[in-house]
Amino acid sequence: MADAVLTPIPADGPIVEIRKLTSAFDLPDRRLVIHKDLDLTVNRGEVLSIVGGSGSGKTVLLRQILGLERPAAGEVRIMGQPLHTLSQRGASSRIGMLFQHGALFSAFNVLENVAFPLRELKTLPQRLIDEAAMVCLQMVGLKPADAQKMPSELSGGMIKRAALARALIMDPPLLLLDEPTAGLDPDSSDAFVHLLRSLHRDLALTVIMVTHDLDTLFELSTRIAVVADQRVIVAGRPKDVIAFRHPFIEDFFLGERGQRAMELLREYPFAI
Ligand SMILES: Nc1ncnc2c1ncn2[C@@H]1O[C@H](COP(=O)(O)OP(=O)(O)OP(=O)(O)O)[C@@H](O)[C@H]1O
Repeated sequence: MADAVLTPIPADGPIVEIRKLTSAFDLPDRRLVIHKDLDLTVNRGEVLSIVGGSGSGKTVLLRQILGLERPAAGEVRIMGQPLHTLSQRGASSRIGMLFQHGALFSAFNVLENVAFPLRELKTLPQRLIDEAAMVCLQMVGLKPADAQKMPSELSGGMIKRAALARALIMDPPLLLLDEPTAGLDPDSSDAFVHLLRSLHRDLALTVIMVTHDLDTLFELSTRIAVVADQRVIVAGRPKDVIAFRHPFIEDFFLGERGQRAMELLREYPFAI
């Protein structure tokens, strides 16, 4: 099987290309179709946010990009290569994922959690792996003393940071974030958004994020894709997406939350 360790990552071209994707689950009594003929292209350096109603298939879409779900039809290409031809090792060197609740291993301390993907490669000595994990911890704003803590001893913000360090340890060009600020208090949420913004810039990352939070959405996104009616109905700059007529968009951006959305549009000139 082709492997990104052996197959160089191309320097240009889209990071993700999804063509005519169908996602479906076979339930005991019926087939549940989540996406039908969904198309999406994500370009290098973007922060693309995916929004959509509850159950519209945003997380399933992230899981498709990560290779955790198999398309019923259609294709997902990551940096030019069909996802199904990438080995697990190839995929993990290209994509880092921050799961909604961090998904840290509760029996491992922070350092062991962060080091886990690198240790799984079984190619580097433990000393180098630990050093790389310490660098990642520092990059996400955790202290050396936090390395020995267990996940149960961490605050919500620290869990997200440790999980982010784990997502970054393989130095992937693409980072997926599922509700990165969910469950954080406003100060921790602001600090985490600030961290994500610096890492996006400093590491030249491409980011795909699912979020319901308007502040996170407007502070980070260069483009927004809306999932509704089993496909991406519009993808574009925030002001273009808000102008697109669809019941979900009217409800999400122009309902009670609309005033805040408009304030944020004014506050973040890149979005206009
Ligand atoms: N493994 C699975 N088996 C069966 N159905 C599933 C599976 N995973 C997801 N689904 C269904 O797919 C649909 C989309 O789920 P998904 O988690 O992607 O929604 P979402 O847009 O992320 O929603 P939310 O905003 O509420 O988190 C839901 O109806 C969910 O129940």
